[in-house]
Amino acid sequence: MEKVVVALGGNALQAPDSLATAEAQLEVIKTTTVYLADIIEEGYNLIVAHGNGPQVGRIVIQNEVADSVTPAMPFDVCGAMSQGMIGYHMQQALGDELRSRGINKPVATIVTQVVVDKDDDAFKNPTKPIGPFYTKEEADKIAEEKGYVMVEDSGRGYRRVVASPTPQRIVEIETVKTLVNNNNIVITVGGGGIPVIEEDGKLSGAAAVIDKDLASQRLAEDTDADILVILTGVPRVAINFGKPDQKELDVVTPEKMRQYAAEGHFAPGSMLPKVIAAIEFAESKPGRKAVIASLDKAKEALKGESGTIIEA
Ligand SMILES: Nc1ncnc2c1ncn2[C@@H]1O[C@H](COP(=O)(O)OP(=O)(O)O)[C@@H](O)[C@H]1O
Ligand SMILES: NC(=O)OP(=O)(O)O
Repeated sequence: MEKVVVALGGNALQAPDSLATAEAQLEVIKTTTVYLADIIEEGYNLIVAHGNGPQVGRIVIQNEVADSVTPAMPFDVCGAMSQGMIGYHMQQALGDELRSRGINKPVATIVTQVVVDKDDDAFKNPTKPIGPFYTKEEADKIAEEKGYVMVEDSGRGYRRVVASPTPQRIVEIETVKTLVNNNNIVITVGGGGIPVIEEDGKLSGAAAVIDKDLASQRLAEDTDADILVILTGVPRVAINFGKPDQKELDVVTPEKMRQYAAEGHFAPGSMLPKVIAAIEFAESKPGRKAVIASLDKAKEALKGESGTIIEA
């Protein structure tokens, strides 16, 4: 049975800003889990990873606003809350979907810590957008009042950005492997994992958000997966993206993809980490491949009928 790590992006998890209710998010996740159930029904051994940018940003705001009533939780704890919240909805929705298809597989979320380097340069240069979108005026006001770094995010508005250090080690990896090898569907490295710093054999939480695509690559390598599938909002990766001569890519070698990346075809905050994760996974061992595809074409992407395939 081929082992597949699926990394879910924002459109698989969240409703628009105007509909950031629990009910609306559960509806989006219910749709997502239909696609995941299709993959399981095809006979793949599935491991699920996901992002958390919008969700962790909102949890931080909720804690800030309530601080006068009850103490705000620190950033790393908010990351853990986001894993629990998304994992809960996915467990419920995917569990229901599998049962309705007569598939007997337990679904479990692992609260996952991921070790990062305390000296990672990313701590000095925040890049990961979190939380809701703001107008320029709102963003300037927040930056002034709270000292947050606010940046324009892909033409969609302004967002807070936080540090995004490189994932080094998944702390709970042995638990993940044991569950995966015993017929469980595991949801792990949610939001890229809760970033923790290791000193003198002890772990402590860091105020950051790890990129879920890079954490998924680590997860796919550590679990000896055959395929890393990165699901996002576009059917294929393109060169000259958004230009009149845009060209979608179907099958590309890691070397060619590196060349395109060096030529600047992939936006740093969005497509570039996916492409890097895909290249590094495809190069990590002969026979491994990565696919970047849209959520609604997940099953077709695994059959090589959709998405951009990166393989040596
Ligand atoms: N070269 C490219 N090819 C395809 N999409 C690109 C490219 N560069 C930037 N993008 C944008 O990146 C988006 C995916 O990044 P993002 O929305 O951050 O991912 P996620 O689904 O993980 O939240 C696509 O929907 C597309 O708008
Ligand atoms: N942690 C993370 O990569 O989240 P997003 O995919 O929501 O940006």
